[in-house]
Amino acid sequence: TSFPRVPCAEAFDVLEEAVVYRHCVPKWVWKLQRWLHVGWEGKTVKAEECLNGFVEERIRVKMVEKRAKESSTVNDDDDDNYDFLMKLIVETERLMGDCYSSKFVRDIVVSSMVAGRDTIAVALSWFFWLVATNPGVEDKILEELDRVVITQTGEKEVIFSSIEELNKMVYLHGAISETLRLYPSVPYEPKQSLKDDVLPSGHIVGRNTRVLVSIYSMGRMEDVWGKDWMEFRPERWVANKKINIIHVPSYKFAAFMAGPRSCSGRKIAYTQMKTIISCVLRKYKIDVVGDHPVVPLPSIMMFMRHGLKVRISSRTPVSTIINVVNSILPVDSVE
Ligand code: HEM
Repeated sequence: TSFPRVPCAEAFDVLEEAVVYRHCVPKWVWKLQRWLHVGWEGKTVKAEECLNGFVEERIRVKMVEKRAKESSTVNDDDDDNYDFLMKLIVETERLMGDCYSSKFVRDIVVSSMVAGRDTIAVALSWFFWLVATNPGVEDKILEELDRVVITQTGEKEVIFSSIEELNKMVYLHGAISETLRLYPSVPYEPKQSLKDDVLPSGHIVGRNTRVLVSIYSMGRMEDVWGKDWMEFRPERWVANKKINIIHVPSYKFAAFMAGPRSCSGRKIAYTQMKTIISCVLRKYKIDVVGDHPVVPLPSIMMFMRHGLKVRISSRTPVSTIINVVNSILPVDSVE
C-alpha cells in the first residue's frame, strides 16, 4: 500500500526543488522560464498556486469563524483551545490596522510551513536511524523517559508530555542535538555579502559575493568536535550526571545557524521532536531493515536518498495487551 496523494504536499516538494534549481542556473534562465511558464519554473507556478490556494482557503474559513465569534456572546478563548491561525490573524489585524492583508498572513503561514515541515521530518528520520543502530543510546533514552514521563502518567501510555517533562529530557535533547550535528536538516547555507568584508579567518570577501557555509562539514571537523567526531555520542551535550544540557555556541553548532537571522523556530523544533520521539519510542521498537542503504541526498534538505525502511514492533508485552483488552471488554465476553 502507498500513502494517499496530497497535492499540497507535492507542491511543497516542487517548490523546495525550485530553490535548488535557481541556485544552479543563471538568474536570467529561470526568470525567462518563469515568464514563459516552461520547464521547472512552469511547474513552480502551478505549485505556488496550489499551496497558496490551500492556505488561503484555511484563512478564509478562519475569518468566517472569527466573525461568528465576534457576534457571539460565548467566550471559549481558553488555553486548551489555542488556535495558531486565529491568533495570527487577530494579532496581524491589531498591528496592521487598516493595512491588514490576508496575503501577508498567508505568506507568514507558508514560510512557517516551509521552515518547519521537512526540517523536522528529515531530522526525525536520521534520529530514528541513529538510535536504531546505536542500541546503547536507545536504552539510555528509554531509561530517561521511564524516569521522567512515568511521574505524571503512572503508566507507559502514549500521552503527550507536559513542558516540565520535556525539559527534563536532557539525554534526549543531547541525542537530538547530536543527530543535527552529524546530519543537519539544512546541510548548507548560502549567504551573500552586501559590501566588501573580511572573514575572521582573514579571507577577503568582495561585494556581492556568494559564500556557501557547509553546516554539514562544520559538524564533522576534528578541530571543533575532537577525535571522536564520527561517533554518535549524546553524552557530548550533557553535564552534571545527565542533569544539565551543555550550552554550545551557535557558531560552533550551526544546525540552526547563528546571528540575528538564525532559526526562530529552534525551541518549537525541540519541543515537537521530543514530543514525537517520546510517544513513538516508548511504545514501539524501530528496527532498520538490514540491507536497506541509508545515504544522504545532497539537496536543500538533508533527505535520505532512499528513505528509511524500518520494521516496527510493539514494546508492550502480549500479557499487558490481554490485560488491557480484558479491562475494556464486558466481563462475559472475555474467554
Ligand atoms: C530541526 C528543525 C529545524 C532546523 C534544523 C532549522 C534550521 C534553520 C536554519 C539553518 C535556518 C536559516 C537561518 C539563517 O539563514 O541564518 C532557519 C531559519 C528559520 N527557521 Fe528553522 N529550523 C528548524 C525548524 C524550524 C521550525 C519548526 C520553525 C517554525 C515553525 C522554524 C522557523 C524558522 C524561521 C521563521 C526561519 C527564518 C528566520 C529569519 O530569517 O529571521 N524552523 N531554520
